[in-house]
Amino acid sequence: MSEECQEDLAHPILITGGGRRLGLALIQFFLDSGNPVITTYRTHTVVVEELKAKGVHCIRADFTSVADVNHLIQEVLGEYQGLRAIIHNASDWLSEGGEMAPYDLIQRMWQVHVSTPYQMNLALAPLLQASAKVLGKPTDIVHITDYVAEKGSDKHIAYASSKAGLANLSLSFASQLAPVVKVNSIAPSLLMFHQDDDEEYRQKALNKSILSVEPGEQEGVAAVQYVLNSRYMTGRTLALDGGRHLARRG
Ligand SMILES: NC(=O)C1=CN([C@@H]2O[C@H](COP(=O)(O)OP(=O)(O)OC[C@H]3O[C@@H](n4cnc5c(N)ncnc54)[C@H](OP(=O)(O)O)[C@@H]3O)[C@@H](O)[C@H]2O)C=CC1
Ligand SMILES: Nc1nc2c(c(=O)[nH]1)N=C([C@H](O)[C@@H](O)CO)CN2
Repeated sequence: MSEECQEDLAHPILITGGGRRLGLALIQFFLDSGNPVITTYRTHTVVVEELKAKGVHCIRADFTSVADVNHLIQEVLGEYQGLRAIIHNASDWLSEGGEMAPYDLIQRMWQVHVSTPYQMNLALAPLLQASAKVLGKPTDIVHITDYVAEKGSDKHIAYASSKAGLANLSLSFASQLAPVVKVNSIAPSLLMFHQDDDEEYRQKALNKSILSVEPGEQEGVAAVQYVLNSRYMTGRTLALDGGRHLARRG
């Protein structure tokens, strides 16, 4: 095992929402890199059992539950002395127009995308600071936001507002934790479709950017890798949007 890898052995990477898609791809990348991984899941699936079998510390937590979030934080504080990084990936992509009342929808969006990352950052910052001291380099907080944090959304208004709140956390925590901990956002526009997305929806989404491709979850993995390897980026957003900001509205 390389010296770098041995250094990271006592410094796990905490990824929220690791049960599928980007979160799961991030876990696999860090496991392949020799990093110990902690993850959270809301839904118990066979994937969670497979992750446990690979040695991933899987903690069940629904971020709409105060008790679950408190338990998550206490379990990490109780079992670890350091953290190499926290990657806030967990997200609930809910739109207006469903059965949920507006008050409940905006509460839920802010609980999942802002309140939980905020509480976790405050409580777990000492572990990130401890690992930075041992490793002799900054540790990281990464907030996975969304292109719509800057632009708003027609059908996901509450979701977009909460992702803007999440992006703002990067500014405050970057300032507060520098130079020992870097804090950045990664803002995808489109990473991957859902299996049930029909052709019309897919084409409409692809046409929103000028590169017009579905990059896949590895685009997100590569972005996280860049941010963690950077020695000179904090309080910033890495946009993964295919040039959507340059698209001409038809
Ligand atoms: N996919 C894309 O094209 C884009 C993605 N993004 C962002 O990238 C990130 C990853 O996207 P993607 O992989 O598609 O995300 P998914 O929606 O597929 O998965 C998100 C994860 O968050 C977890 N989660 C959802 N609600 C809660 C909750 N209440 N409490 C705890 N965990 C919860 C889910 O847990 P479980 O499965 O256990 O229920 C799931 O594993 C997200 O932050 C997303 O907003 C931004 C723009 C585009
Ligand atoms: N938590 C999630 N957030 C988002 C998702 C998703 O699947 N889960 N998907 C998108 C889409 O890519 C959208 O941007 C275009 O289809 C946005 N956020």
